Amino acid sequence: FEPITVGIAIGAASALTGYLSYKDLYCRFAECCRSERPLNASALKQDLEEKLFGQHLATEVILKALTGFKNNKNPKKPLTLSLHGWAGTGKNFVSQIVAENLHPKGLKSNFVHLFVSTLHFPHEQHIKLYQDQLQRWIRGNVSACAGSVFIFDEMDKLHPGVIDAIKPFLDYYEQIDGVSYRKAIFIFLSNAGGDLITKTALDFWRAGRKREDIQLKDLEAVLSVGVFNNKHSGLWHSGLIDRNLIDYFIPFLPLEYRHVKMCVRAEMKARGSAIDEDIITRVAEEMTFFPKDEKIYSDKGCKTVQSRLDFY
Ligand SMILES: Nc1ncnc2c1ncn2[C@@H]1O[C@H](COP(=O)(O)OP(=O)(O)OP(=O)(O)O)[C@@H](O)[C@H]1O
Repeated sequence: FEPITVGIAIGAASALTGYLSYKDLYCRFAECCRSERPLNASALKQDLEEKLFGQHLATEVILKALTGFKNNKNPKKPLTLSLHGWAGTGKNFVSQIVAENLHPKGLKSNFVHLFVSTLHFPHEQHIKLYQDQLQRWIRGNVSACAGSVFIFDEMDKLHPGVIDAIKPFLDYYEQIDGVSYRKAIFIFLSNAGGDLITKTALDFWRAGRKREDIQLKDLEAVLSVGVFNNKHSGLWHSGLIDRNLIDYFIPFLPLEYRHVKMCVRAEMKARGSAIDEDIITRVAEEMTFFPKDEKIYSDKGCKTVQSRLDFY
């Protein structure tokens, strides 16, 4: 070997390792966008199976959708998930789990953005302004981190039309003005369709069939049509549904008495309290259940469980 070539090679190698370790070091202290980092599917599976109660469909679909999307080096469009169900059934909770599995800081990450309709887009007369702001915000953030996650809560309270402003970003374009949106993830949360989901769950219950036998096909089509035709869904006559830009409609089933008890137990565990079955039963019995005759489903899901537990 020629001494000069060896010198150059060593110099280049040390510069490279120096750079890599500098980057690693930097990322230890500051949050780095690592869109290419593979998803730890078994960690996500474990999180969903251990923490999310009574939602076999959501668990299965979210796991499949995210693993497929993250394993694909060249997705043709961003991933869009639309989560539907009654209050307190776990939609925000799941979004938090998903966010944490994609970016370790979860909802606190600079790459995870939560919009709440009533907070961020409250006035009907400013729709045009919201559309502009939303487009600018998404463009800026996806340019900074391709794997950005955007969560839209309370979609059912969003004025129809606002969300259509992001339609171009969700479509199959390779790039728009030099930015590719294909690695981003959009999650919409909504109560719209909750009544349809409950009806299906109730039909199964009344027919003596198991909750776990409800399949996605029993609900997905009903849900997308129902949401499209519901003036108060945030997706009323939306181009997102029209153009098939929503990849998955994910139903959240209403929670039963046994699930509420599981939530109380989990909350006690999280607080480091001793598990007291008597208190668990008392908290669960304080919740109200519907329909009037059968009293099967909690009308607030697991919401308010935490505050009720404070009484004991
Ligand atoms: N299926 C569930 N499994 C475990 N915990 C749950 C579940 N559903 C709700 N919880 C608990 O109840 C809390 C409130 O639920 P969450 O905010 O996810 O409801 P939501 O479906 O988003 O309701 P809303 O439509 O009113 O926003 C969660 O933080 C979680 O602790």
